Amino acid sequence: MPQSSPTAAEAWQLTAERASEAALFFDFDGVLAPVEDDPDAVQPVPAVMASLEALAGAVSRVAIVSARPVSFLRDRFAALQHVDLYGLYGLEVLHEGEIVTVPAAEPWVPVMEELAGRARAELPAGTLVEFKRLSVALHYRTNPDQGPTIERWGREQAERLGLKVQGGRMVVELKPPVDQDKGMVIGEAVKELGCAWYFGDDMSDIKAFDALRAREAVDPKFMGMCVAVANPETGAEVSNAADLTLDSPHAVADFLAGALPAFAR
Ligand SMILES: O=P(O)(O)OC[C@H]1O[C@H](O[C@H]2O[C@H](CO)[C@@H](O)[C@H](O)[C@H]2O)[C@H](O)[C@@H](O)[C@@H]1O
Repeated sequence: MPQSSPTAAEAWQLTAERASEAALFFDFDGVLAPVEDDPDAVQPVPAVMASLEALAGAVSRVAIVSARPVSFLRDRFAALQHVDLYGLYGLEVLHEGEIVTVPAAEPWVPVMEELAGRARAELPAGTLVEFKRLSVALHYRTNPDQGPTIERWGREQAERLGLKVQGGRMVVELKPPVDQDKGMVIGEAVKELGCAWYFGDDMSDIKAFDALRAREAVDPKFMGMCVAVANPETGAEVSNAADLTLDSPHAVADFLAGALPAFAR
């Protein structure tokens, strides 16, 4: 944790004072939703919904920045009118009700289809192959012993097809070789802001933390708050990069509800 980090209460107060130039960004899995064996079964913590919508009305912007497709996020957050959605590490964004894809990624859809089929045929039984149109995630949460085999297979395929590899919690994901990640999404989004928070739990979220640090470095008046959500899989790496750590998605819900009074006028 950086020496000069404000306390959470101080940071919320400052965010409320600068509400018109403040934004809050959230990862999805492990942050707004508890981790489960079946990725399709995951739902956000119910208590988080009202806080997200209330905060979206209080600050300049609230957005979810996830590795999930936007269509998945839109289903889960249909009740929220004012929360922006970035999917597939920013390869997709929901813009005026339409899912917009980074054009350079589109030609990779057939490659990903072929890869998902090959993964289902070649990987050990019990491997969960999640086809996300523009990426393929190979999950080994329910058969961790096969993790090294699945990781190795994924890296070989990435080399064969010229894809990027993204590690995660009991998963290896293959993505198109397109320059886009959570750090780039956040770096772009905070250019004109006075303060921003990012809540993350996984390796890909560290790039988003770095983007807030980079913004602080060029503008010392900018306040970036990096919040880690603890988990046994990424261990200390994410927490060490954060200003503060919360215990679970349920703790995130409590933390956000506790912040709302700072925005009451
Ligand atoms: O960027 P995120 O929203 O955090 O997405 C990261 C990955 O989340 C999902 O996988 C993780 O959560 C699953 C459901 O709880 C869990 O079973 C799995 O072990 C985790 O890695 C999602 O399925 C992946 O596609 C995302 O890349």
